[in-house]
Amino acid sequence: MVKAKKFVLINQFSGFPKESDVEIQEEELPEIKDGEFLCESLYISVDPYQRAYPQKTGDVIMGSQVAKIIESKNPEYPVGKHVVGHYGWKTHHILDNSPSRLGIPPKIIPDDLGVNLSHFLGVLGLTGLSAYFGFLKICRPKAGETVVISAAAGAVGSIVGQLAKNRQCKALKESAPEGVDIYFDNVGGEISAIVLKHMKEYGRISVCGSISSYNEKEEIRVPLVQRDMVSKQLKMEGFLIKQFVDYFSEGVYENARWLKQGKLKSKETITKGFENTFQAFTNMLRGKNFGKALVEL
Ligand SMILES: NC(=O)C1=CN([C@@H]2O[C@H](COP(=O)(O)OP(=O)(O)OC[C@H]3O[C@@H](n4cnc5c(N)ncnc54)[C@H](OP(=O)(O)O)[C@@H]3O)[C@@H](O)[C@H]2O)C=CC1
Ligand SMILES: CCCCCC(=O)/C=C/[C@@H]1[C@@H](C/C=C\CCCC(=O)O)[C@@H](O)C[C@H]1O
Repeated sequence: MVKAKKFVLINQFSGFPKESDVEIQEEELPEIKDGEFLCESLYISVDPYQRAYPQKTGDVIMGSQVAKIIESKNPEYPVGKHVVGHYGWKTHHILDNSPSRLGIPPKIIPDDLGVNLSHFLGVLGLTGLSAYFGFLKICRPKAGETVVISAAAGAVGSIVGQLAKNRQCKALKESAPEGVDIYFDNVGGEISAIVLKHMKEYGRISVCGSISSYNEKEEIRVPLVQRDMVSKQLKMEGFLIKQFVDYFSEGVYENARWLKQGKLKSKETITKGFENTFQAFTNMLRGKNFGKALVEL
């Protein structure tokens, strides 16, 4: 019998998340049935959406993990293989091949890729894929263009910056005097309104997130952006990474190829110990991470 530990939301977050909003609970897992497998989390992802997206009190905090299969009654998921899934902050999971909330079943990580397992929550996971699709497919960068990225040192932003340089773009963290062709927006609010003022005609804006608003209790008021949008004929497109789910393997393959060629570098801020997951989460919200914020169990 395995005892799983899990982080459960016991109070709705209000303002900056507090330790008293969550609780570590234990759950005795039943024996696995035919078609199921038991896996042990090795890495857990802490992400801004865990603050932004409404979650129900009593639920396990949502999130992705890389886990090792330790028992199996499903030949497609043999013992010893690793999977990446989206099943919440929990040390052990009993899973089968049903899809997670992202609409995909647990994905076996190939043994022969020669990259760290943790990368499947970062550069080869949802954040790296958000950079790949949100920048390359939405912004369609061309050599010589000026790119501005907000939250540029974070998980998504740090990959976008490297992809921009690989495309011979000029990647900047702040607004550029000569004007901006592409704005990759992770932050929203006032900073974004300022960047919009510096956009060139026909500029493109990929809206990935708006972290400046996630911990705010009051609705945020920002300057009018429509004048710039119209007068400079800008294109602004928001996305959720699940939109690209049918093309994930392309993004993983390309990011892995660039990683091996040294054209992409993966930065990770790793916190050790499941019990410290909430701390890792709030550290990330405070901007203490460089690259992807993760927990190693
Ligand atoms: N659309 C999608 O499918 C996805 C969207 N996202 C979004 O992408 C963005 C970046 O996520 P991710 O790369 O995982 O996270 P990061 O690794 O960038 O971590 C969050 C960073 O945001 C910055 N930050 C925190 N609070 C504020 C604030 N009030 N104002 C400005 N900056 C702040 C901090 O960096 P610092 O303060 O040091 O600049 C912090 O390090 C988020 O908005 C997230 O919601 C992420 C994944 C998928
Ligand atoms: C609701 C605020 C989302 C902010 C953008 C963001 O960080 C997205 C991250 C996605 C995350 C989205 C989670 C909930 C979205 C609601 C739609 C749904 O799926 O029911 C998840 O899709 C993986 C992250 O990359």
